[in-house]
Amino acid sequence: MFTTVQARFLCRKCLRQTTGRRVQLISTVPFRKHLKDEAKQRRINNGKAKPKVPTARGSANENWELTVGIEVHAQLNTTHKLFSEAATSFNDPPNSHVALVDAAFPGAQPIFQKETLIPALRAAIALGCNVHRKSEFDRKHYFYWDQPAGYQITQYYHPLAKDGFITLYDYDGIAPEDGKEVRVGIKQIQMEQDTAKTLHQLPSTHLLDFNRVSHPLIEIITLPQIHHPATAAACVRKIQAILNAVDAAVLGMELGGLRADVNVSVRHRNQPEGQGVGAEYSGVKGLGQRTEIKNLSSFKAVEDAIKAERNRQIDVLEAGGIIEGETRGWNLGSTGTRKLRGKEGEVDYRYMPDPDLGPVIVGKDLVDYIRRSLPPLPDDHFKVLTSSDRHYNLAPKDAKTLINLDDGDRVEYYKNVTDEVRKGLLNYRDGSRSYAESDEAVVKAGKMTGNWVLHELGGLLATSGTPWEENPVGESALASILTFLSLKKITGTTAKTLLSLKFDDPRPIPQIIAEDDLTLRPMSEEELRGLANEVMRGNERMVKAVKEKGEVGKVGWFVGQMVRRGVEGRVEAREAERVVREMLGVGDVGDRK
Ligand SMILES: Nc1ncnc2c1ncn2[C@@H]1O[C@H](COP(=O)(O)OP(=O)(O)OP(=O)(O)O)[C@@H](O)[C@H]1O
Ligand SMILES: [Mg+2]
Ligand SMILES: [Mg+2]
Repeated sequence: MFTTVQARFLCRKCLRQTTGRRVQLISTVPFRKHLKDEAKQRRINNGKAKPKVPTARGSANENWELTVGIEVHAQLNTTHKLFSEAATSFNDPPNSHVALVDAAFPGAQPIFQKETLIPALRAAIALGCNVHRKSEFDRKHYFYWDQPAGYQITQYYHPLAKDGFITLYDYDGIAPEDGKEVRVGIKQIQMEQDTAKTLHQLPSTHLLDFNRVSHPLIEIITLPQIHHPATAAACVRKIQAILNAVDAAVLGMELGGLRADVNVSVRHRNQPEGQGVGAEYSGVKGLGQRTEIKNLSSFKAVEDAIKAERNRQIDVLEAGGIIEGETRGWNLGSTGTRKLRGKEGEVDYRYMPDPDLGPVIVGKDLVDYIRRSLPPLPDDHFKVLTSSDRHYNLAPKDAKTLINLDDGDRVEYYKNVTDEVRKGLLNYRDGSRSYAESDEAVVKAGKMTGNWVLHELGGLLATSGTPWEENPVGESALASILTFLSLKKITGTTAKTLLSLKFDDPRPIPQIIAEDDLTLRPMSEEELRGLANEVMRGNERMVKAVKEKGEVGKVGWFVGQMVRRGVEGRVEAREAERVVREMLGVGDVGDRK
């Protein structure tokens, strides 16, 4: 059984995967740490000026072109580790899932777990890569306490997949300078093992959790084709969304399931293409010397670290210095990157093919099957939600928000509710009254539902502290409320009341409406005018403001008063507005902007 707090931090897919095993959020969860760090930083900043990451400094930055290439490490959504049958885990008690080979016991042999290939292939195909028929594992040697074998098994000489791309659109949050879209090449995707998790116990103790050792990862390496910090953050965000959509990696950055290294260089714009000091990278020429900032664990950290490093490099170059190829670090809330190790400290990884592991051979039929069965990607969702052909007609901003919420569950809920409302309207018959596709209520069903799912329901969930997983308003309950509203059988106020009632009233919506007598009995013209008159009489100054000064915006205030004073469920806002406008001589409801 999960507690509310636990459930809130676990996506549904992940819950599914860990069913039957106890999942516990202990104090070492990266997300918690992240929140604690942020809170600490806020306390430090309290009263003091916020340490700001220096932003572009006008003309100085305009002379320099920034270039960024990103390495994303994503934990694959598998039940077993890469080379052992030990279970992958998310916050199980430390060191409870460790096979001998994971702990590098002498003589223990790695056995490639074939199932781990499937999510890796899904990711590679979703990112437009060519999957190699044959790939191989190599040893990358370095010594660090989180790496028990003294080397990491990765794919260096023959990676799983190559030559993909990701397209980032303006709605993904790229920098305005990038226009409507940018395409970023993906050099390669390789499979590799994760390291142990270090749990710091200050001042001097490091505890190691080997549960993470050999959790299957993919490393996604982009080409150096990103030129703005916001676009880099958008790129990582979109990679996360794509991996999530195809179930390849379901734990996002906030849960430590995705980490990014960013490589940053700058080049003076006067310097001719092809004459950069940094080595050419995979056919991209004219680059400045790069530095690498390792292990970033939030989108904001990606953006801020790049800005800070860009500014540092420009300062060094403008002061006549040179940029050293080095590895740097970034702490949450800091203002600058810090050097971790320079060129002289760079490790010679002594890559060599792993003699214990055979090649991975992937058949074309498997690739074709995965390609055919891939679920829709975030861009497909976006197109469907914003187009009028599929009836949803959502504004790009609302579509994006729905897609990004609750691990994709909110957008599914939204679509099902909209489909049901539309069906309810199109099947409705009452004497001669029926609805066609072109009727206003049907056309607006998608937008209206979007508004209710995001704002009305979203607002109630937020104020009551209810996580999405415990949303008490089922799809058909909301669809029923919105169908009654569209049919004008209840008012907007009644619809809101019904929605909040559903938080603890098990009765079906039609039953609540019938038993609580909530059906709209529209007021007659005479009753409406009488009510409007009553409101106007006590508020001469407001009447003057509209009539004489033309402050049409105040019409809404009159409508609000009428709804409040009228018998609950009897005043239709739209009708009330029509009457107020007529009486005050300020045009039709249709004139509203
Ligand atoms: N001059 C440059 N400016 C900005 N980015 C660069 C530049 N040169 C290379 N890059 C980026 O650096 C990254 C290099 O990643 P890659 O995994 O190939 O090597 P690495 O960083 O040397 O190895 P490791 O995996 O051990 O960190 C790529 O994302 C690439 O686009
Ligand atoms: Mg790399
Ligand atoms: Mg790197």
